[in-house]
Amino acid sequence: MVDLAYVIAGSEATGGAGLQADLKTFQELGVYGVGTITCIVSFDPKDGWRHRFVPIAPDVIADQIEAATAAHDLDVVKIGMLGTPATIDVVAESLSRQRWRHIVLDPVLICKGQEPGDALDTDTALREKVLPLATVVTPNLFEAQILSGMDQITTETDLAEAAQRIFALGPEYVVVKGGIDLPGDEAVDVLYDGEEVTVFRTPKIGDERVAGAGCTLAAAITAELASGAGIEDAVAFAKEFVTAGIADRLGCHTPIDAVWQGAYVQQLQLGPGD
Ligand SMILES: Nc1ncnc2c1ncn2[C@@H]1O[C@H](COP(=O)(O)OP(=O)(O)O)[C@@H](O)[C@H]1O
Ligand SMILES: Cc1ncc(COP(=O)(O)O)c(C=O)c1O
Repeated sequence: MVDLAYVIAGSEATGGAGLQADLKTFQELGVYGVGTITCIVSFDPKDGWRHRFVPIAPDVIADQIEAATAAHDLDVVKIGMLGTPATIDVVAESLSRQRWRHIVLDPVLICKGQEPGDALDTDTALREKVLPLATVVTPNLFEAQILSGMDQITTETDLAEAAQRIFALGPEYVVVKGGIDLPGDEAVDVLYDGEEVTVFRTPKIGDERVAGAGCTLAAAITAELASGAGIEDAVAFAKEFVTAGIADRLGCHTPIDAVWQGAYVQQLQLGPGD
């Protein structure tokens, strides 16, 4: 019997990030993916690839969640971009209707192109209504600064401190991603479980961000948890999976390349040296 994983996230029209990246990751990792769309992001090629953001009506989101959870016994869910306080309300309410084995929250706080006021409202609602429900939350450096209230995060010690501060907001585990923005030659992430800090590191590949890296990492954690892995193993594996996809990224006409979720399994099939 195949394991199932559920994702509630935004659609990203170029295919690089969002629900598209999540479902590709689930498929690569052998879990059956089910997805609910919260918003549609279509970058505008006529205007410097600016974000265009359209939220889905809350009742349509509720309908999708109703259909997905009635059709399947889902118990592991990834939450990606929600985008507005109204969306956060409906998702938090729908999540509270059943027990979840794991809720993986990628706290995509705002979409560029939204008003700063929207960002603040979204931040507050996410922090109050979804963060305390999460098994694991995976902020990048910017999101970790906002959630932890720290002015800057520039060292591994800062990453660990941010993880500890965010842990105090209610999730069971926190993964803070240093990614490309943390100074140094390595892409460093830390996991905090309330007692210990575990550090995951790889050499940085290139010096630009790659679309879908955060989505793919959180989706791979979700797929591994759905298959029965523990958190530390799931994070360690997800880091390997996303690193392979970053190394073998897809060049696009967009300003940044996109993660290739098929890279990890392709390399396994080809074997070393092929
Ligand atoms: N250029 C890179 N080389 C290697 N790993 C990277 C690179 N950029 C990001 N990562 C890793 O990819 C994952 C996603 O991180 P990040 O890109 O910071 O997230 P987000 O997409 O949410 O901003 C993390 O494990 C991070 O360390
Ligand atoms: C719908 C959606 N979700 C999530 C993200 C975050 O993507 P990433 O994994 O590149 O951080 C984006 C970024 O454009 C997006 O448009």
